[in-house]
Parts: sequence; structure tokens; C-alpha cells
Amino acid sequence: MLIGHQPKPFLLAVEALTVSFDGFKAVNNLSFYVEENEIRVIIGPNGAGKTTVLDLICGKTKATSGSIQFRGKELTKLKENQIVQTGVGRKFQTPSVFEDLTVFENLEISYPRGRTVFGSLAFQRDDAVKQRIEEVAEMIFLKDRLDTYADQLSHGQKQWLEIGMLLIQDPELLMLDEPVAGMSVSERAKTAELLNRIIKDRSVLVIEHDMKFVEDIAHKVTVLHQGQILSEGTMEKVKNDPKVIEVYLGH
Ligand SMILES: Nc1ncnc2c1ncn2[C@@H]1O[C@H](COP(=O)(O)OP(=O)(O)OP(=O)(O)O)[C@@H](O)[C@H]1O
Repeated sequence: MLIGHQPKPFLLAVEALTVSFDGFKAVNNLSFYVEENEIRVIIGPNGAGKTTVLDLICGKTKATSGSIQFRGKELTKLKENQIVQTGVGRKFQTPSVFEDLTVFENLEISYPRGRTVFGSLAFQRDDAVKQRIEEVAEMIFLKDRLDTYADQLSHGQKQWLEIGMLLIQDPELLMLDEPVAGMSVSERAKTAELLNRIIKDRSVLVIEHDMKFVEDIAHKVTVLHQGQILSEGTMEKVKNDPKVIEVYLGH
């Protein structure tokens, strides 16, 4: 018997998850498990149910049946804001930064405010906030752009800023829908570097179509097709799976 060897608990366990829209099962009896510090990428053809899976996890869409356990909490029973509080952050496809605010201000308004703090404590808090903003800005390659208005940033920088606005809340699971869409080659490489850096403290669940980027980041790939898993495993395994080549990669 192996003493002291404990299997790692899953951060996220999705089991038998189903959602029907007027009888059409967009997600159909889906089960998958994400470990701590893992980057999981979901790929699959248009309409496979990828975005719907993220909608179900963040509570935007309610499941018809099945379970989503995050750190032992059942998310299907919680409202969207409660799910955010358990530590799940979601970034949508289009950046939704505040264009008329600076990078600093965008990060500042995303900082999770504690309860009311008075007097000298407020000063300490402001200092802590500033330090955290600088840390996050460095992580998202915008440390030199703190005073730049967001409307002056490139599309890629806006995407990073939005990731930063989530990171400042320190989620344990970060979900990203096509984070490198519209980015230049060098921005894609930097985004891969960013994701590889931030999983030290969390897991990341990404939907992506760019196979080069998927190869750069994925620890494991889940291929969805018609709301179900077509294949799952390392990128090497799924890209050589004849079923995946037939319905997705071959096109
Ligand atoms: N709220 C809804 N009501 C009805 N049908 C929906 C709803 N949301 C999604 N669908 C349908 O569910 C299916 C899965 O959609 P989803 O957006 O999850 O796919 P996807 O894999 O993310 O596709 P894409 O790569 O094109 O973004 C599609 O057929 C879509 O039309």
C-alpha cells in the first residue's frame, strides 16, 4: 500500500450535465474533470456546445439535469453572482473593458472591495490595492500603460486587460472564450506565456479554435461534438484520433 499518496481532488467535476433548448440537447450527458493548476482546452466544430458549457458553469444558463461540483460546492444550485464568489471568473469573447477609463482605473474598479473601511485603514487598503494593480499589470504586459486610456490599447492589449480584471479577483477557475481571436502572432505567444504563468495559483478552462495556440497551452484537450465528448486527452492523442480528424480537424 502506498502510504501518504493521496489522489489530487478535482477542482471542477462536471457530471452527466444536460441542457435542452425546446427539446434540443445542446449539452448531452457530459462529464469531464479539471484538476488544480490545469489548463484545459475545449475544442470542437461550430455548434458543438462549447460556449453553452461555459454558460452552464458560470450560471448564465441553467442545467436541465446533471451536476457541476466546484471545490465540493454544487454550482447548478447557485446564482451567477454566488458562483463568482465561489471563485469562478468568466471572460466573454468580446473585450468589455471601460474604454474611457485608464488601465489602472479598469483594474481598480475590478478589485474586490472589502467591507467599509474607515480612517487610516483606508490608506492601507489603497496601498494594498495599488500594489495588487501593479502586480497584475505586470502579469498582463501593461505595467508601462497604467495611465493609458483603454480606447488607446490594441485589441490584444484590451483582451489582456480584461483577463487582468478577472485576475485581480483571484479566481480559482478562470474561463476564457477564444482569448486569442483577432490577436497578432506575437500577442498569441505572449498570451500563452500569460496563461502558463497564472495557473500556478489556479486552473484555466479555454475554448479555442487556433490549434497552434492549443498546442502551446493545453495540458489536456476535450473535443466536443453535438454536446458530447468525441475525444479527450493530450493534444497529441486527440489530433491523431480519426474521429476528431473526421468531424473537426480535417476541415
Ligand atoms: N439559449 C439558447 N437557445 C436555443 N438554442 C441555443 C441556445 N444557446 C445555444 N443554443 C444552441 O446550442 C448549440 C450549441 O451552441 P454553442 O454556442 O454552445 O456552440 P459552440 O460550440 O460554442 O459553437 P461556436 O464554435 O460556433 O461558438 C447550437 O446549436 C446553438 O444554436
